[in-house]
Amino acid sequence: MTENPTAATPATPAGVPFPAATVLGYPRIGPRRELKKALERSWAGTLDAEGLTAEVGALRAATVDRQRELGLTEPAAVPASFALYDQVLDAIVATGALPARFSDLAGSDGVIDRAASFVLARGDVARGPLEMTKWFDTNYHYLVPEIGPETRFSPNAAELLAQAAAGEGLRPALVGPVTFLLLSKAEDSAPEGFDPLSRLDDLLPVYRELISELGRAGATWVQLEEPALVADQDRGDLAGVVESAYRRLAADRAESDPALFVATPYGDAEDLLAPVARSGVEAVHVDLVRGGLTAEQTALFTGEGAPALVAGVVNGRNIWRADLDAALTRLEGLRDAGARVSVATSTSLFHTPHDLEQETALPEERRRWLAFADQKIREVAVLARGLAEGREAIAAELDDARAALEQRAAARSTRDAAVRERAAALTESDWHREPAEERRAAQAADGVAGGLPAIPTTTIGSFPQTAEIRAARAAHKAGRLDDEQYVGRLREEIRDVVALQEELGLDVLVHGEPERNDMVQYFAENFDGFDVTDHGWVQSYGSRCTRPSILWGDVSRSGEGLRGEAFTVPWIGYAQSLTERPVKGMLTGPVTILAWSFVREDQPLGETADQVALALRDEVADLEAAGIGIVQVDEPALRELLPLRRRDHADYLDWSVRSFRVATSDVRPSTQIHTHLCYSEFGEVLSAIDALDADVTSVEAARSRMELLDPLQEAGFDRGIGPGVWDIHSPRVPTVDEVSTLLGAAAEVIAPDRLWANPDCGLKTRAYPETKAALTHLVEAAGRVRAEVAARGAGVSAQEPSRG
Ligand SMILES: CN1c2c(nc(N)[nH]c2=O)NC[C@@H]1CNc1ccc(C(=O)N[C@@H](CCC(=O)N[C@@H](CCC(=O)N[C@@H](CCC(=O)O)C(=O)O)C(=O)O)C(=O)O)cc1
Ligand SMILES: N[C@@H](CCS)C(=O)O
Ligand SMILES: [Zn+2]
Repeated sequence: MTENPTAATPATPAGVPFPAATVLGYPRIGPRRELKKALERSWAGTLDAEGLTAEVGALRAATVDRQRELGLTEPAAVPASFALYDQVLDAIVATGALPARFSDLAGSDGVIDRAASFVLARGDVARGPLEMTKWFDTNYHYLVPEIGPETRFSPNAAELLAQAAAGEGLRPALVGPVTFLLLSKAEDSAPEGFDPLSRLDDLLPVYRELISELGRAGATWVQLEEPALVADQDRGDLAGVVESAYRRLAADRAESDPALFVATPYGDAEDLLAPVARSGVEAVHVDLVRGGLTAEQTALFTGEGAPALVAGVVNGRNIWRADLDAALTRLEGLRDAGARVSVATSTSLFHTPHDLEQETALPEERRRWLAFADQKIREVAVLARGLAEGREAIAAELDDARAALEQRAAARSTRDAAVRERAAALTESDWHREPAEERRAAQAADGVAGGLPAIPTTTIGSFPQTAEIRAARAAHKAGRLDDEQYVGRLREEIRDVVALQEELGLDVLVHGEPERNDMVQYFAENFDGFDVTDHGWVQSYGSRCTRPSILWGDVSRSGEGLRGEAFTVPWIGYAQSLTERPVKGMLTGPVTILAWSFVREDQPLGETADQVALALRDEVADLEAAGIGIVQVDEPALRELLPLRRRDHADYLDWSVRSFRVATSDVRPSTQIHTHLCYSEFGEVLSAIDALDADVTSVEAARSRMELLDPLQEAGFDRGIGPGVWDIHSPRVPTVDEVSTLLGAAAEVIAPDRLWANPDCGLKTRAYPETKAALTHLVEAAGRVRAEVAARGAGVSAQEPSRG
C-alpha cells in the first residue's frame, strides 16, 4: 500500500484517510465489450435478468481486481462507478425522479427497477425515451432528467449498493445533486420559466439518505461528481447555492456516515471551488489538466479542517502518456504549500480505452507515446509513490516517460512539409462561396435541386448496418474475404439500398454508408496521420461504442501525392450510376473528425482542423467532378467541442466554422452543400450554424419536439432546413400522424421551399423492418403536409408533386 506521509489521519466520520492514489472512474464497457454484449443480449431476450446480473457482476469484479493489480490498493481507492447504461440514469433511479410521463413504471413501493430504467433509456411502444445529449464536451451522451415542480424524490439505493458490492472497500460514486439538477430539463407540463435547480432543497434530504445508507452498508467514502461546476451557468448566486447544499450534506453526520469526496472534472471550477472546499466535505477533486489552482485556492486545502486535495494531474480525456516530471513537480508544490495531496485522473477514465497492451498492431514508435486507462492508472500509482517516497523511488519511470516524450517531440514522422505549406497558404477566399441567394438560384436553375418538389424527403446518410455487413467487414479484415469479394458485397448492399429508397419514394437518395465501420474511423483509415485501434472501444451511449482513432501526425488523403486519392467517390458514384434521382454525397466534417478522435496536443486544434479540412476539400471536389450535385458534410460534434467557458467560444467558433467552410467552399454555386447536426442542445451555436454557410442543414429535433425551430428563426436563419421528424434512437416506429404533426409544426414557421423532411440522424443503428415502416410513414407524412400547405395557398402550387 502506498503511504501518503503528509496525510495525518483526518477527522472523517469513518476515520479512513483519502487514498493517496485514485481515479474518478474506469471504463465500464469491459476489455472485450462484455457489458455491451450482455446488454444487447438481454434486450434481445436471449439473456434473462439473472443472467445479466451474473455477467455484469463478473465484469465488475474483474474490473476491481484489475484496478487493484495496477496500483489502486488502498481502501476506497477504487470507485464503484459501474453504470449499466448511464450514470445520470443511475441518479434518476437513486433519487426516484421519475418523469410524469413514465409514472406508471414505478413499482408499488415507488421504486424504479432495472427493467423500468431500460424503458427510460430506450422508450417503449407507448412513448419515446428520455432525451439524450452530450456529457460536457465529450462524445458520451447522458439521459436528460425531466424535473417539474411536482416531481417526487425518494431514495432508492439498490443499484448503488449493488455496484458497491462488486468488491471489498469500494468508493460508491454518483452524480452530485447540483449537477443532477443543472443537467435536467423542465418537464413539459412545468410552468414557463421553471428551473429544476429550484428543487434542490427537496432533493438534498434524498441524497443524505442515500449517502447514509451507503455508509451503513460499509462505505467509508462516497464520491459526488459535480462537473457542472466547471461550466458557465446562467444562475445568479450559484456559489451560495453550492455552499449551502454541501454544508447541508456535510452537517451533523452520524457515526456510520461516510466521508464526502466532491469531484469537479472536465475543467476549472473557478469561483465555485471555494464554496465546495469550505463546506465541510472531507476531500475535493480538482482537474489540474484543464484547470489550475491559484495561491488563494491552494490555501483552501491547508490548515486544520481543510479537505484533502485530490489532484487530477493525469489526463482522463486523451491517450497520450503523461509528462510525469511536470506532474510530480506540480504535486510536490501543492504538498509543500501545506495541502494533503492525493493523486488522481482529471476525469473518469471511461473516455479512454481499456488497455494499450491489446493493441499489438500499432507501430512500436507510436505505442511508446500512448497510455490507455490501465497505463494511466499505473501513472497515477507511480506519481503517488514518487510523492510519498521521493523522486529517486521512481527514477526509472521518470526517465522512461521523459525519453518517450522527447522522442515524440523530435519525431520527423509527425510533420509533412507539403501539408503544412498548403495549410499556411489558406486565405479568406478559400473559405468563401458566392452569396447564398445566388447559389439558390444557381441550384434551382442548373443544379439537381431544381428537380425537387417542395419539402423534399431524404435521409441523413447511413442505412442499417446489418450483422451481415459487419460480418463481411470482419471477414475481409481477417482475410477470409478478398478485396474483390468484399467490394462486391458492398456494391450489392448499395444496390439494395438505392432500390429501396426508390421504392419508398424518397426524393434525394444516399448510398447508405455500408463501407464505413464508423463515420470518423473510416476517414481516419483513409487519411495519413492517423492510427486506428483493434480493441480501443469507448462507450458513446448505452451499449453503443466507438473506437476513437489517434491523430498523431499531419493529415492528408492517403495515396500518391499531396492530395492523395478519392475514397468515397467509388461508392457514391456507383450509387448515382444506379438511379436517375440525385444521390447525396456523404462526408464527415473536420470538427467532428477531431472531436471523435484522440488528437495530437503539440499544435493548436485549429491548425489540425485546417489540415483535415483540406483533405476533405479534395474529396468534395472529387465528388462534384464525379457528378454528385449535393454533398453533405456532417458536423454533429460542432456543439460538442464548444468550450465550457463562454470566454473561449469566439476563438473556437472562429476555427471550427472556418474549417467547415474550407472543406466545402471549393465547389460551383450550383452544387448544394448540406450539413447535419445532432445529439446536442444547439441554442448556443445558432449563429455558428448560420455561419457554416451550408445551403441546407438537417438537425435532430424529434425528441425535443421541434424546440429548436423558433430560436433558429429568431436568429435570422433563412437557409434550407430539415428538422428531424423521426427519433431514430429508439426502435419505435412513429405513426404517419406523429410525423405529420411534427412536420406540420415545422411548416408553420418554415417556408415549404426551405423545408426538408428527414429523420433525426443516420439509420445505422436501426433494423430494416422499422426503417422501412418509418420511412414509409415519413414519405406519406411529407405528401400530406405538402398538400396541406398547398391547400393553404402557401405558395407551393407551382412546385412539382413528390415522387411516390
Ligand atoms: C453518430 N454518432 C457517432 C458518434 N461517434 C462516432 N465515432 N461515430 C458515430 O457514429 N457520436 C455521436 C453519435 C452517437 N454515437 C454512436 C456511437 C456508436 C454507434 C455504433 O453503432 N457503434 C457500433 C460499432 C460501430 C463500429 O465501429 N463497428 C465496426 C466493428 C463492428 C464489430 O463490432 N466487430 C466485431 C466483429 C463483428 C463480426 O464478427 O461480426 C468485433 O470487433 O468484435 C464495423 O462495423 O466494422 C456499436 O455496435 O457499438 C452509434 C452511435
Ligand atoms: N451521415 C451520418 C451522420 C450521423 S451523425 C449517418 O447517417 O450516420
Ligand atoms: Zn446525426
